[in-house]
Amino acid sequence: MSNSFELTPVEKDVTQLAVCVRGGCKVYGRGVNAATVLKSIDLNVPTGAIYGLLGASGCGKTTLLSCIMGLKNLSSGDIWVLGGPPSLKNGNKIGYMPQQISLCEGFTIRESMTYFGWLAGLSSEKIEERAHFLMRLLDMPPIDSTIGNLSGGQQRRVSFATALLHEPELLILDEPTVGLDPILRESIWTYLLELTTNKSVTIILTTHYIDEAHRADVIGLMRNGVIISEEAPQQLLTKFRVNTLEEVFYRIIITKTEPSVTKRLRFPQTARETTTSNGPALNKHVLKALVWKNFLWMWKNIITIVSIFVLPIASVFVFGSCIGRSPTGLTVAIVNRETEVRTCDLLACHDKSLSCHFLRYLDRKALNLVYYDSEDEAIWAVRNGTLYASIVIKENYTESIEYRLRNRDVADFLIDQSTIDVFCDYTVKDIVMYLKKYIYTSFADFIGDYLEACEISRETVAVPLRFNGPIYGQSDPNMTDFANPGVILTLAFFMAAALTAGITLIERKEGVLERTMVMGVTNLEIAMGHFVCQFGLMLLQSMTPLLVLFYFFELTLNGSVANVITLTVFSGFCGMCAGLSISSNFEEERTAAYVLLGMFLPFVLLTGMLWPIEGMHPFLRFFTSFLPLTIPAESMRSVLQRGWGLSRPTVYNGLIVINVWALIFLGISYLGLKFRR
Ligand SMILES: Nc1ncnc2c1ncn2[C@@H]1O[C@H](COP(=O)(O)OP(=O)(O)OP(=O)(O)O)[C@@H](O)[C@H]1O
Repeated sequence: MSNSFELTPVEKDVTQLAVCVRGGCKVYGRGVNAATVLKSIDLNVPTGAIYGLLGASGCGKTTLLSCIMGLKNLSSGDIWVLGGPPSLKNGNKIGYMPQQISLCEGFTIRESMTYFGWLAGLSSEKIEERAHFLMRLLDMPPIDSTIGNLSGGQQRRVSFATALLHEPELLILDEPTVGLDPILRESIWTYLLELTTNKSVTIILTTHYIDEAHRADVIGLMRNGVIISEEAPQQLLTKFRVNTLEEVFYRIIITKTEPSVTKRLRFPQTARETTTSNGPALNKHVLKALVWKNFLWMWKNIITIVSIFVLPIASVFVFGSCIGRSPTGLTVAIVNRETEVRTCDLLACHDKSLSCHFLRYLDRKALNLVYYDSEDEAIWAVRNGTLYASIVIKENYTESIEYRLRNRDVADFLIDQSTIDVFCDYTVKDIVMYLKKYIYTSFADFIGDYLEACEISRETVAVPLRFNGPIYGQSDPNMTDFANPGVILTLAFFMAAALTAGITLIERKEGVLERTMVMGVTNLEIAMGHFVCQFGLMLLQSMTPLLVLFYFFELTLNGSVANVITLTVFSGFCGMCAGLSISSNFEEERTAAYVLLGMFLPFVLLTGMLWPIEGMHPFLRFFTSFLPLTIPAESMRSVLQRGWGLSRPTVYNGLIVINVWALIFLGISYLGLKFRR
């Protein structure tokens, strides 16, 4: 045991300490929820020393370590780490072992080591060499074992080895020996002492095993967010006139005996400014490690990834099969008082049973005709909910319609006799609309054919209005073509958002994100790593619904495929940014899922996917045009149906809106990440 370290007097140059904190305060939350966890902390960690941070559970040790590593910012006060302000750019110099395992559980030890080794800039050979050395030292299981299958103690050893892998200058170990057997604890302590003695590594560790704290060079005793004493173990024993550190701990932490408090010192501002690190914004070996790790993670979670991939295809199949098709097999009651004849062949002029022919036209495909003897029975069947409509034809139908067609002056009685009565259940609007249209067009066809059989132009009885061929779209527009642009963009957006939010939240929850950041990886690099991997996946995710719609549901496409793909891909990209902003601002996967679900329905309703925005309340109409997918959906409709290109404002406005939203989401992510620290 080496207790040769004299605590550096606080007045001494702070740059001679490996870590130094002055007046460090950390407040979590705001307003009434604010909780001050660190209260004007002063900490001095001499270079090459083992600093044992002791304190009751919840006194703020982990928070202090996070601030030292730059994972969290102090609310006020100063920190000095390895000659500069705490910066995640110190990553290569710091090795961190968190309390949790914080490794990808699906990875093998070798894969995990490769990832963290590459992050630190080590070559694959060096990683292999270090991994084997540490495996022997820590008596670890075989290198190709999956981390998730190891015992708790084995996992902690892997976690410890990961922190040591790149031979850092400063080791920060949060309860490194928890759950390890005494022999292993002993070998770890021997190695830590060797590191400080031979390699001048500085070690800060927290522990609840007071018996092992006596091997530290300095013990910092922490109570309620304050370091109340910093002494070498022997000095503590002398000062308190006790024989064991347990007694010291008991007196200071439990009975709250006040020791002398260290003086405060402010850092010279200039020193802080001059040491700010200026590494490249995107580091090649870091990006390689991140992209490799993300692809490996996806491969290991292939079922999740496939389900995310299959989901949009399934959604499009369900949508295409359920929405927009004409109803078939509608049952309608028929009361034909004119004739009981139910089969009639060719329609001829002066036919004696025109009602039979009309019913033949009705019977073509959509309607299932059920004959009733009385009008009351037929209407009762509609009232009963058994049928959608009943059609009643009067006794003298043929005679009266003939007369009505050929004469101008027609008595009311004949008008009534020649009019077919329809009684409908109006509950289901679309069915009624469809029935009305179907009965109307069947009648128009029937009467037109009849007139032509009598060599009279069918136009004579038509409403004198001519709807010419469509300028855009189809003469018989359908709901599918109307809704598809919104469906394509919404699917691309939400699937990408769910994928990005899901993967990044899992990464954070496993603790891998925090550990990655301690290795000096920037938010930008992390975002780029995800972007590269998920962009490919997002492309597939967005393209497959398009292919399904084109090949199985004959999606109308009058414009350029490239423009359709561009709009879809940008919508997916915007979704990725939205996913990132959700995962940056919410901790829990559950909350992220609620947020996404909460966004989904308003998006579907407000983008004009199901109902034209022209039919919305004027305020909503104004508001909805600012949403990410409303204008892009209109752009997509214009490309698909009008065949417009990117030179049209309606089309390029969609691209502008979607990209502005992507930037907004990125801004929200940035603020979320900044605020979290
Ligand atoms: N993100 C956070 N938001 C709000 N409060 C937090 C947050 N993180 C920690 N705290 C609170 O800060 C206090 C100190 O937590 P910290 O994890 O630093 O304690 P600790 O001394 O490391 O405890 P232990 O020895 O049990 O690990 C606790 O009361 C904890 O609930």
